[in-house]
Amino acid sequence: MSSPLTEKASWRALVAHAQEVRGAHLADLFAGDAQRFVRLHRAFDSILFDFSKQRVVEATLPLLFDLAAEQGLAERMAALFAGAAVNPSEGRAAMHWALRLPSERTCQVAGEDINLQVQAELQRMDGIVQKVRSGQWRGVTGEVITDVVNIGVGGSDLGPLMVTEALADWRPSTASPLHVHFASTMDGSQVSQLLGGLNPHATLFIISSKSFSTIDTLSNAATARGWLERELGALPGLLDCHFIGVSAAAERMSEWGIAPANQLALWDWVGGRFSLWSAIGLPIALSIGMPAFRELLAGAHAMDEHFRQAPWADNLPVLLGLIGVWNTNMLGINAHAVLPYDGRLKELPNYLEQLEMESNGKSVNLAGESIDYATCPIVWGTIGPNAQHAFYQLLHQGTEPVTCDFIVPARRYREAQHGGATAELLAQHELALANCLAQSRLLALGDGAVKDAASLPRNRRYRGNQPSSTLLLDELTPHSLGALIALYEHKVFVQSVIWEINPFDQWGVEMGKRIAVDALACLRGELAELPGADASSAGLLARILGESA
Ligand SMILES: O=P(O)(O)OC[C@H]1O[C@H](O)[C@H](O)[C@@H](O)[C@@H]1O
Repeated sequence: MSSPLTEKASWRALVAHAQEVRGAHLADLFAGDAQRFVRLHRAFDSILFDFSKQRVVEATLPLLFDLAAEQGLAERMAALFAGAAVNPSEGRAAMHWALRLPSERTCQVAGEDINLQVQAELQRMDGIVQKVRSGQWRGVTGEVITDVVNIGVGGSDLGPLMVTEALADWRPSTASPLHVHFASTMDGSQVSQLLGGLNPHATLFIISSKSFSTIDTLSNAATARGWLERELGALPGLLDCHFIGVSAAAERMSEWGIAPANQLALWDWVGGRFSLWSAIGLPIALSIGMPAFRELLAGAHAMDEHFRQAPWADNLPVLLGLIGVWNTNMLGINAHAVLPYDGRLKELPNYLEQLEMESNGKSVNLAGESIDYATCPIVWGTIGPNAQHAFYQLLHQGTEPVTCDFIVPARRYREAQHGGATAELLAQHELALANCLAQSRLLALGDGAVKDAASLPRNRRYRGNQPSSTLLLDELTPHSLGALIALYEHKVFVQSVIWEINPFDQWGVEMGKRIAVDALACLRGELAELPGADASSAGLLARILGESA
């Protein structure tokens, strides 16, 4: 049996190496090496990955590659792309990469060409998109659909929402634009607010749920259905005209009342947080059209191929993943901020929170043993320029070490996308770029390079040495966004291999759902007492029910 991770030779070599590097300041590393950026950045497709502001030196990467080799990264990648059951706790493959294969490719898994199924579903999706976008899809009273509401949560919400917002510039210009909305919250606040402003005759709902059993989604769907029935009457054909279902559970969709013609499928080998490339991406395709959706897939596929083929020293997902491991396990940094300097990527941090933390927020390894090393850091973020006015204080002067990913497109507001970029908007983009560069520089170097800073009182000084990466996109396009998302997906996989955990399950979200059933029964008077309740929960429940605690 192989030794535990922290006793492996490559791990111990990294620990020893980290002892040497810990004391080094990024300002000195830059001062001592004029070629640092040249050596420590890589580019693929339209993404430049600059990791020269990470606390790594020449010897760090080879040691990380040794660790990756000892952990069997090459073999695990081969298993992922062979459709093996890389999610053993659920006995499933994880083949999100197959969702973005070019149509002509075959993908044989267990004697079946998976890509035939994928392409057939994309065709069906295309048909629906054309029908809705062209105005042929009508509400039950004959009105053209003007609004689509995606009802879903987690992976059935965050990815589609993030991409739909990020690519809003790619909405084809039409006389009557289609408005795409999202409702996810269990408490009904989003759906109730939306319904108040929508025309029931012209609204189409997508019920998006891989399992079709998520209570949040089913309760929002029930609210939407009740609203339509009250507003339009229980007309025959109401459900057929106003509801589409996307799920891996066809039977449950049928039971709910969704006709087979309105059902789009995904498969159990697509994890929820990896599913935006499937029919779960329908709201994206409705918003930007199918050709742009296919460009998104093509960008992701390009990254898949890069991940499979590029040597590790040039491989963006491998580098991003291993540098994360370096920061977490060797430098002891357990917080990671995602900071897009582009308002269109506002939802990216939320999306990555699920992708990274639901995948790698684990403390039991694949062998079922508790582990004694850190795994996924706490990931959070928001639009960088706004965060400058909110939590950058902590990044610059707090007591916690934090790593950051700065994400920014080099070019924006080109004529084609905006019917005329104004000088003002171009200037605003320059402002965002300048701030992105300034912040990562100050975080890395501290105030040493700033004139007269040394004479400032201590509370106005910046110590620097906070590591960051910058992901510079040529432009934010469907293609580059697809590649960027796939880059993070594979980063998560690389890290899971090092940490010996299963990134494709999420057992930590199950028990809370289960015990909420009892609390609900108490609230509804169906259960007198919360089984095994602690004093806090019982007291809160009593207060809600108006009883004296
Ligand atoms: O798509 P669904 O089956 O409705 O699941 C929606 C979400 O809920 C679950 O609780 C999981 O934590 C997520 O991974 C999933 O994306």
